[in-house]
Amino acid sequence: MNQTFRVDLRGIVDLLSHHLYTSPQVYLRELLQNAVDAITAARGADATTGRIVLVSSDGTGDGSLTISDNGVGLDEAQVHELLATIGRSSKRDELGFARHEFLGQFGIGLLSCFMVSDAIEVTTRRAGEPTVLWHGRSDGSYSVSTAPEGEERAEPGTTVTLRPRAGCEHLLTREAVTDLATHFGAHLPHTVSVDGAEIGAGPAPWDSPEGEDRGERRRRLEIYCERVFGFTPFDVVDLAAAEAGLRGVAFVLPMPANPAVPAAHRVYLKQMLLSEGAERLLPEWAFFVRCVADTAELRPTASREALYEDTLLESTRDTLGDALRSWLVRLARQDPGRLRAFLRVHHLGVKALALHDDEMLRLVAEYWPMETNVGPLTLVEFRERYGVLRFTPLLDEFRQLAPVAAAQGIAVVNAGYVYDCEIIDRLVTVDRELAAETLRAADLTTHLERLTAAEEQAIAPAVAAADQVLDRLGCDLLVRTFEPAGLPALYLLDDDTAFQVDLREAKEQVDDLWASILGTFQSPAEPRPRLVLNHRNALARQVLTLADADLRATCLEGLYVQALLLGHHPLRPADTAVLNQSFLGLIGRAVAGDAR
Ligand SMILES: Nc1ncnc2c1ncn2[C@@H]1O[C@H](COP(=O)(O)OP(=O)(O)OP(=O)(O)O)[C@@H](O)[C@H]1O
Repeated sequence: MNQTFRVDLRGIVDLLSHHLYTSPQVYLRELLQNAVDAITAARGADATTGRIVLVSSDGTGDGSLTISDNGVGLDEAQVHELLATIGRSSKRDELGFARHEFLGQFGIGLLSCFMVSDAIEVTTRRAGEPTVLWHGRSDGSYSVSTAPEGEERAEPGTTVTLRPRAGCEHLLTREAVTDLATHFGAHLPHTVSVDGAEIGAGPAPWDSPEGEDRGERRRRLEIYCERVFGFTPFDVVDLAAAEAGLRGVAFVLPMPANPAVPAAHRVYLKQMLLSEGAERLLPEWAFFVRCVADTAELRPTASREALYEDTLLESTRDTLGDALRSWLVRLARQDPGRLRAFLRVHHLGVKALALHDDEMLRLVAEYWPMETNVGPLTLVEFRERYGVLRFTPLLDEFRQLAPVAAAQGIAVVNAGYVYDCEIIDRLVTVDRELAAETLRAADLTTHLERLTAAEEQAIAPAVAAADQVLDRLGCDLLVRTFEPAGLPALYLLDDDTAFQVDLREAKEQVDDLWASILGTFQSPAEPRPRLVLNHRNALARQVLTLADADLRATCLEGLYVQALLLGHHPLRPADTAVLNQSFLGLIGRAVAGDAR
């Protein structure tokens, strides 16, 4: 035996209010939307002769709210089919697809009124038909009748009346209805009024009213951005995507944005507010803008609070991304100073983009000043001056090597910040003539001058003794001659050595099982960090040849810790102990010397 599904309306309303819509306030959006669609059905999508008249509970005086439109209206058969059938919509084509001229499509919007009211009354008239009254209740029952004489509508259209359920009265007052109607419908092309007062917020941001010059438009948009997004934009970029019937404006943030937080945009659907937090309208890398846009073709989700992810949204995202990219390129050409100012704030976004986009790569190379040991230089400037792009991939390494390399006339770029290494790598792939090389701590030792054989022989015993002191600290000793002469010692630790040192320390602290697992990573040669004493530095030479072995050890330890600190290396507990010991030891010696 065939049966039909039965629907528990209360259950459905509960589902909508708790799981689909974010707040009961959306009831007004759904009513406005139905009125707009009814006007479109009657007068065409470009009509501006629509009238939507809202009378709040303050206006009716009996606690109810009414919303009337001069749209298409319904006849009795349609009332049964459309108003009283959940999921049935007149806004789909024969195949069931949403017809793009309408806002609604799912056939559930009217139910949102049950979030604020126990009953919905509709008085509707289609041209040439009698006025029909429909009374729907939240228990799932409804009644339909023909309007008695004297209660017919004068013109085609529809009036919906809601009486608030207990606790929802505040949502139907003049203040609330004016706020909500302005929020959702301020940019509709129809006349919308609440209790006789027309709402409207001036021209929509994406419009350019006749007679408004560029300066005026810019000022208007800045004020809009301040009011709606809360910041004065660094710049304003017009957006358009014909395939999505989209027009909009992107506002460039004057302050850095967190790339991890998706940018929320304000999206209108056929000039009615869809969402203030639409996230996927622009590409992820465009986290430096907030935008407002109106679209005729993109589809909303059923909650009508976000955009539906489909191929149209994807291609729209690409088109809008192109518009932002062109703006950047234009800025570089027309106003490089401003582009630099922009990059100072948003370099992370642009660098992320440069990893996939040649034009952005060129822009970063040309305009973004990188930190180098010879002052800030763009990669293009660096290449012009030094030929090879020599860089350190780690920030700590740069700090450590920069002064020494500079003193030896070796220019090096700090590529230790996010994306810098990848950008240099990509530059090399894109431009085959460009040479780039990494400067490593180990490379620098080969640039440090060796002593003459006679000098080496003369200090050999002293070096052997000093070696023992440093061995206790897990460090090797080298004596070399290098600039700057003022620097007594240099602590060199390359990537691999740092890893091995960490491993060795971890092994010492864990149990046998872990120690043997960690041991498999340890390289047999056990590379160790190196302290390079500068033979050109008088103090370093004196320390090395001190006759007093205790004083020599204390001084060497002092030089070791100073080199660690200069290179911004973290101090292990053993290093802190050495710091205390050598510092206090030297003060003790100095005080004792003075007392004598
Ligand atoms: N003011 C109105 N004038 C004429 N017809 C209306 C009006 N309001 C609702 N209707 C009819 O009732 C149907 C159901 O409306 P409802 O708001 O539930 O869904 P919808 O607008 O079709 O889709 P959605 O759930 O996406 O909003 C509509 O498709 C429309 O045919």
